[in-house]
This record gives sequence, structure tokens and C-alpha cells, in this order.
Amino acid sequence: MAVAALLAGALVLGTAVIGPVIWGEAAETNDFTSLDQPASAAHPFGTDKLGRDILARVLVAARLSIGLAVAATAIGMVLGVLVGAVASMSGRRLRRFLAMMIGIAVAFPGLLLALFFAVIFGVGPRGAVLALGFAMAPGFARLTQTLAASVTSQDYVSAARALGVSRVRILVRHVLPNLAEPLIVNGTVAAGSALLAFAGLSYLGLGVQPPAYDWGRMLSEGLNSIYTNPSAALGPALAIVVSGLAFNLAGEFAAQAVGGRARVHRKVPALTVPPVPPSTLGAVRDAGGTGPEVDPGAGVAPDAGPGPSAASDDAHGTVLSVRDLQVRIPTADGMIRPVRGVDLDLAPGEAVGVLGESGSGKSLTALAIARLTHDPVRVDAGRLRFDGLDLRHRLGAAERTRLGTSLSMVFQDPMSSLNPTMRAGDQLAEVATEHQGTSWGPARARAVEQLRAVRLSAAERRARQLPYELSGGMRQRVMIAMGLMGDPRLIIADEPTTALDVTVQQQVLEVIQATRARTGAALLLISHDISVVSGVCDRVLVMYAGRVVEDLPVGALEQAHHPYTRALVEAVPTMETPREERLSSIPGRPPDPAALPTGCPFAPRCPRADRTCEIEPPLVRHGDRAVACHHPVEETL
Ligand SMILES: Nc1ncnc2c1ncn2[C@@H]1O[C@H](COP(=O)(O)OP(=O)(O)OP(=O)(O)O)[C@@H](O)[C@H]1O
Repeated sequence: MAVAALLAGALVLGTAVIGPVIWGEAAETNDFTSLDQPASAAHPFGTDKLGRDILARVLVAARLSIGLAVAATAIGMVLGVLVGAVASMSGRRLRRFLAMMIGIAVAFPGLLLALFFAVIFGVGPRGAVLALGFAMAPGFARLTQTLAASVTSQDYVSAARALGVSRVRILVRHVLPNLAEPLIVNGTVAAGSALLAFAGLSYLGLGVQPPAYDWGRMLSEGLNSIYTNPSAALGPALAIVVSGLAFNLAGEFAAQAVGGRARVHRKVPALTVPPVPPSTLGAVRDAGGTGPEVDPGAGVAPDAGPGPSAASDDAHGTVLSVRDLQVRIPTADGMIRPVRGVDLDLAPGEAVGVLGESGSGKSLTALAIARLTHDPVRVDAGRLRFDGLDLRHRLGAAERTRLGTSLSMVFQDPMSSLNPTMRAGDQLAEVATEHQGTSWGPARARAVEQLRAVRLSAAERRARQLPYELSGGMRQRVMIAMGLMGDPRLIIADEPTTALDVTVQQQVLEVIQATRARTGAALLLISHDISVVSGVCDRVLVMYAGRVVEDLPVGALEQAHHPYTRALVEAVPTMETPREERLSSIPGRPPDPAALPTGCPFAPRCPRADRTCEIEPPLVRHGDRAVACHHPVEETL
């Protein structure tokens, strides 16, 4: 395939370049002694009405035919990519409108559209090129929109949005470079179609006009003498077919090459299922519930009444204060509420873990706090204050910059958290150039410095590498280092170690701890793994069915009051667990947000449930702990 594509491409392009130089004269020489001659040794495709050699004219016409097809494709690509990109990055209404318009345009047969535009732009090569370009644009717009949708949902685009990077810059730096390969592949194939379409327009008399000639016009002239000299039409017809095939072959080859490379890029080492670290709950005791620089009591506001520290806000020393956070999503089954009234306070430097089974609403809570939810997800809150900013309202440019530099997000999948087409160091440097107005050189030097700070070996070299050249643990460090480029007051880490094996997991957790110690940033660590949360955090919020059901210091996990927290803790085996003992598990499954039971959502799985649980219990605070249960467990585990 590669050899055939290269040969065909070289043949077609070579002819286009040298054709007029070598055969130009022969193509223009009239020979009135041999008019309209059939194929012969001297003229393999015969001669035309003026006795000119048809083969020479076919070879000369290659330049115009291919040049016009390429020009039309370029116009179609530029226009289409522009419209598709705007559609993918714009607000909901404009996006829907553009998607609808693109859909309508795509539904028309391309040649019909081209004929329509040819009438508008006028007869002649310029009009035909514009007509074809406009006719090709909807296809490229649809392709761009579809491809961009998959890129804009990637974590690195979310991270850039969290940094407050403007839409245009996100488009130029993060989205378009990732669309380049599939667009080029499609462009190559489309150029083959454009060649055929252009020949069609010229054949119909709408394209190239005499005395200029391309294959379409030659085909039209040849067909006039099809009964006396069939080879006159055969020459240009063969040229169109061979060139069309060459473009398609090149496109196929490019697609295979790109596909192969993408597969190599995506090749990640097989993940081992992390064994449960020894003495998980021992770690809870050892950690004593405090991070290196954290005041153990910092998370509990002294005036906390009902509900967690109800009177505290940033004026009272919290870096993050959330009240009644609600996330609603319209679905085919109606509106679901995966997050139902979460309250949360984080003191500066405090580390709070959010625990819960899959689907309990942990990630949506984090995304809603960071304002990173997408349409159609709706977020409401009674209060959503971070570092003096009211995140419920639209932020101005300066506020966005502050949010970008003081809130750092670390996502689960380190591969999708980084732009695959940008070098690691450049991605870090962008934070400084974007927000601190630093020029590129110093920003790049700071990036290397921060990579060193997260203990990335050979930081200088790593900064020059693309994400796929780094291991999972390295990529996660790069993400953490990216947060360090600003002045983080809060790090939100959503399952930051789930995709890593257990030794790398430990290293990344250490880096997060060291980062907190160095910057004094608070940490909101989302995980379904008790050992991770208990090794790092001061306090734990346990979520179930979109609500916080228990809030307790990490050291009190073994004395948890909520039967769900108890069940989670008991489900973790330790080194002391006898091998022959059956591991404890929680019966049943977490409820589907689309079909929440009335009353306590944990009741169907709870051994302590009775009729009282038909009413959903509120979160009731006792000192530094809060629990939402009618029958809390009192005894020690
Ligand atoms: N865009 C969406 N549309 C519909 N439902 C959604 C959407 N995003 C999340 N959900 C649903 O909301 C619920 C909570 O999701 P979320 O990702 O917050 O859970 P989680 O606790 O973080 O789980 P996991 O650990 O698996 O990520 C899940 O049931 C999920 O299916």
C-alpha cells in the first residue's frame, strides 16, 4: 500500500510539476495534416481537431486539473474547519443552530451544491473552485465538529478551562492540533473527489474555459468524437481515474500510518490490579489524621451549628465553602439529581477526602465546584465560594485568572489530562504566559523548576517530551506540577492514583503531600479507596446517592456511625484478616439516580433499616462529626 501510494502520488504530482515544461510545446503545436486522427504509434491517444497530440495535452492539463482540485479542497477545509470549530466551542444555542445548518448542508448531494454555487460565483475556473470549496465545506465542518466534541471532553481541555484559558486559545492550542491528522487524511481523500467533481464541472462547461483546458474539458471535447476517435476521451478519462485513485490511495496510506501511530501512542503498560496495601487501617492510626502542615482541628469551624460550619465563609478562614450544592441532569428518563444538597467547608491547608462507591456523585461534586460541568448538566448552590470568589456567577477576566492560578485540578487519567500534541514543559509554561504575563523563556525555565519540585527525574529532558513518552506516574506528576505553576490554594484531585499501579500510586500521593506542605494548599481528594484517603486526609466525607451521609475525622473511621461507612471500612481487608475468612461486602448496588428510593437511599441495603427510614434522615452534626442516619452505630469496630 505504501509503495503503491508513493508511486502513484509521485507520478501524478511529478506530471503536474513537469508536464507543461516538457510537453507544453507539443501540446500546443497544430498539425493540419493530421486532424482528428485515431490512436497511432506517433500519437498514442490520437490528435484533436487542430491536430494537437492528445497525450501531450493530457500530461500538460495535469497541472491545472490537480491545482484547481487542491485549491477547492483547501477552501473547503479552511471554511469547514472554521465553522465546525466555532460550532464546537460556542454556547449552546449557537452550537445547536450551526449543527442544524451543517446537517442540512451535508444532506444535499455535493455536486448539486457545487452546481448551485457555480451559478452564484459565475462560470470559469475561479467560480468553479469557489463553488466546489463551498460545497465541500459542510462535510469538513461536520467532521471537525464531531472530532472536536471528542477532544473538548478530554480532561486537558477541562484543565485549560479551569485555568481560565480563553476559548480561542483553547481552540488553537488544544483542539485544532489534535484534529490535524484525521483532517489531513480526509483532506487527501476529498482532493480525489474534488478532482472528479471539477472534471464534472468543466465537462458541463462551468469550469475551465477555452483556450485553457483541463481533463474535464478534454473529456467533453473527446466525447464529441467518440465514434470516430474513442481514444480522445480515453486519455483524459484515464488521467482522472489514475489521479483520483492516487489521492485515495495516499489518503488510505495516511490513515493507516496515523492509525498505527495512534495505536503506538496509546499503548500503555498493562495495569496491575493494586493489592490492598498492608494494614490499611493501621495507616489511619499512624497518620493520625493530620497532614504534615495541617492543624488537626482546622477543618471544624468552632461555631458549627447544624450543618457543617454553617457560619463560616472565607471571612472565617475557609478557602472553600459550599452550601446546598445541587447537580441536575436532564435525561430521557426525566431530570436526575446525582448531587443533592452537598455542604462542604475546607480550611486553608486542610485535606478532605470524599469517599463513596461508583456513582455516588463524587466527581460531579468536584466538577461542579470547579465550574467544569458541561451542558446539559445544571449546577445550583446556596453558596459556592472559593478564595473570595463567588463561583455561582459569571466571572470577569481577572477573576477567571485568579481561579485558574489558585485552583488546581488533577484528574484520574493522566493520559487524557495532558494535550497529546504539546510537550510537557510547554503545557506548564502556558500557565505562566497565560496568567502571569511571563514571557516564554522564563516561563519555560519555571516549568522545568516545577517539574523538579514534583521529583521528576531528568526534568529538563522530560519537559521536552510529549505525554505519550512519559509513564503514567510521570504524567500525573506533570499534572501536579502544572497546578504548582500558579499559586494553588486548593488542589482538587479526582481519583488521581486509580489508573496507577500501587508503587507509583504511593509516590504520587507523596508528591501531593509534599506539594501541600510546600504551598499550604488545601486538598479535596476524591477516591473510592479508603487506604488512599486515610493515608493523606484529615477529614472524610462519605457520599451516598448524591448526599454526604457522614463527615468525620479520618482517625475516627473505625468508629464511624453510619452503617454505610461501617460497611465500607469492613469491606477493606488488612494484613491481619485471616485468609480463610470470607471478605465482607455490601449487599446490593448503589441506587440509580434515575430511580432513587423514597426515604433513606441506603435503607434497601442496610441491616439496621426499619420503618423510620422511610423518611430520609438529615445530616446531623455532633461536634466535629456529622451523620445522616436514624440508627447510627455506636459501638467501636
Ligand atoms: N452527563 C451525565 N449524564 C447523565 N448522568 C450522568 C452524567 N454524569 C454523571 N452522571 C451520573 O451521575 C451519577 C454520579 O456520577 P459521578 O461521576 O459523580 O459518580 P462518582 O461517584 O464520581 O463515580 P465514579 O467513581 O464511578 O466516577 C452517576 O450515576 C452517573 O451515571
